[in-house]
Order: sequence, then C-alpha cells, then structure tokens
Amino acid sequence: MTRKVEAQNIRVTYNEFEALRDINFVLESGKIYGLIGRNGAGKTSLLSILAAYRKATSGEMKIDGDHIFENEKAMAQVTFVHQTDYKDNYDTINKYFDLAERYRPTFDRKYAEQLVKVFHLPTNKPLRKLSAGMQSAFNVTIGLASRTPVTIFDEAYQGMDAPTREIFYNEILKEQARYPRIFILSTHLISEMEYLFDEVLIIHKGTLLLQEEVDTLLERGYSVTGPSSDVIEVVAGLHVLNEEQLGGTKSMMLYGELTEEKEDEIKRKDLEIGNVSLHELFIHLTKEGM
Ligand SMILES: Nc1ncnc2c1ncn2[C@@H]1O[C@H](COP(=O)(O)OP(=O)(O)OP(=O)(O)O)[C@@H](O)[C@H]1O
Repeated sequence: MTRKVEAQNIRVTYNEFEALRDINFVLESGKIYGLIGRNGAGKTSLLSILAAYRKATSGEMKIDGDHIFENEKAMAQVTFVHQTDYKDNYDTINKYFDLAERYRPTFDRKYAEQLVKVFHLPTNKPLRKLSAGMQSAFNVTIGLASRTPVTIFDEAYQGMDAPTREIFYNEILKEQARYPRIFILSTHLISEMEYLFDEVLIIHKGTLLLQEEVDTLLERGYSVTGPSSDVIEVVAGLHVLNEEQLGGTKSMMLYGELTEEKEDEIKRKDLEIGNVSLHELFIHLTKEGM
C-alpha cells in the first residue's frame, strides 16, 4: 500500500510561461486532500505531473520514493479522473469495464457495477450518447472502483446534479473507510465539499500558498465586529483579510493565531468574534494583489 506522495521543488513551464514553481508537499495515505485555487492557478498542471501525464520542467514527483514519470509500477498506483471528451467514443460501459479489468489489477468490477446502478447509468449505450452528468458519473465510477492507492478527481463533478454529487461524496467517504488511500479532490465547490477534506492545499498563481489541516486553517480565520473605532484599535498589527462597513459598524476578517490576550481585549471591548468559512478564507487569501 502506498503511504506517501512527495513533490520536491516542482516547476512547470509552458514555453516561456511559468505555470508552477517551488512546489513542495507530502501527502499521506488515509487522507482526503482538497486542492483549491483560482482559475489558471495551476491545479491541473500539478495533477498531470502527479499522474505522470507530463514531466515537470524541473523537480521530482515521487511515490514512496520512486519517481513517477515513465515508471510503470509507480504510474499504476495512480488514477486521474478528469473531464474526458467522449464524442468519438463508441464503447459501452461494459466494454470499458472489460478493459479496466484487464489493465487495472485493483479494479473491482462488482463495485463498479454497483455504482452504475446507484448512478442509474445505462451499460449498453455508447459513452458518447451519455449525458454530460452521466459521463462524469461514469468517470467517477472508474476512479472509485480502480482502488489505486492514489486517486485524483479533478473537477470530476462537472455536469452532475446535486443528488448525484452527494452520492459521489458519500462513496468517497465509504471507500476511504474500506480501502484507505490518498484522495485528491480538485474543486471550485469549496463550501459543498469542505466536509470531505482532511487537509487543504491552496495553489495560488503557480505556488503552493498553504497546506494545512482544515480544522487548523479554520481556527486561523475569524472576524471581529463592532463599533468602527474599537474594531480598528483592536486589530492594529493583525493580518486583515477583508473589511466591511455598515453605518458605524465595522466587521474585519482576520487571519492568524488568536492569542488569549487578544481574545480578552476583544471581549473587554464587547466586540463580537465570529467564525470564517473555508470558502471566505479562500476568496480573501487569493484575491487580487495578495
Ligand atoms: N498546454 C499548455 N500550454 C500553455 N499554457 C498552459 C497549458 N496548460 C495550462 N497552461 C497555463 O498554465 C496555467 C495553469 O493552468 P491549469 O490548467 O493548471 O490551471 P487550473 O488551476 O487547473 O485552472 P482551472 O481552475 O481554470 O481549471 C494557466 O495560465 C494556463 O493558461
């Protein structure tokens, strides 16, 4: 069982354009990682290196110490689920399962067939005739049933309706309990998927802004609300992510450890301390100029 994925100083350029730089992280088995970042941040570029679809311009991506690129053994440990163009694909789901069984030693056909029923997918229609949401559910089926130690879903929910996405999320949790592995979920649906993540990686403008346990990250974000002058006084020297003003009331979103001393000071002034969601933190940590 794979225990570790390691990125060491990954850099990716497309001609002159530097899409990723200084990317370093370690991912461990048994954890679900949320990979988030704004459009064009570099998420898919990073995941394609991890799935050995391309080679990094420099740096190393390793699974349990083995280089991934052009390494059959390492590559077989990874499933990369992403949007696929099926417009010229005449294969049926059953045919595809035959192939997966042949080429993926860990593929569990019984489980795949169960998923097909849960997702209400037709097994005898060519893939190109499936609706967009059905094609995504099929991709997800392959990803889940492949049971590879590293399973990547890159915005795999596209086109799925809300109940189908819910089934997808539940299956990830069930699978993680049955066959613990490294799941990486790249997504823009932060609020909806947050509960799945053990850790979050934020990619911003080609760099890894942070890798953090979700709970720790959420503890770092808080808001202080009350009369403007008191709020301004109390937040002096703190990392302000955002501020909102309504009449004489100000609300400031802050990032960093809330020390006991500071908490006492805020409470003495009768100001309100509030929670900040991952979605809000993400927006303000990655806004223009940051
Ligand atoms: N083949 C390519 N040739 C040139 N530039 C590319 C190529 N692929 C990606 N890029 C550029 O690299 C940057 C990162 O793209 P990438 O697709 O990795 O971002 P992303 O975070 O997955 O974005 P999104 O959330 O919009 O899917 C973008 O500026 C993109 O234009």
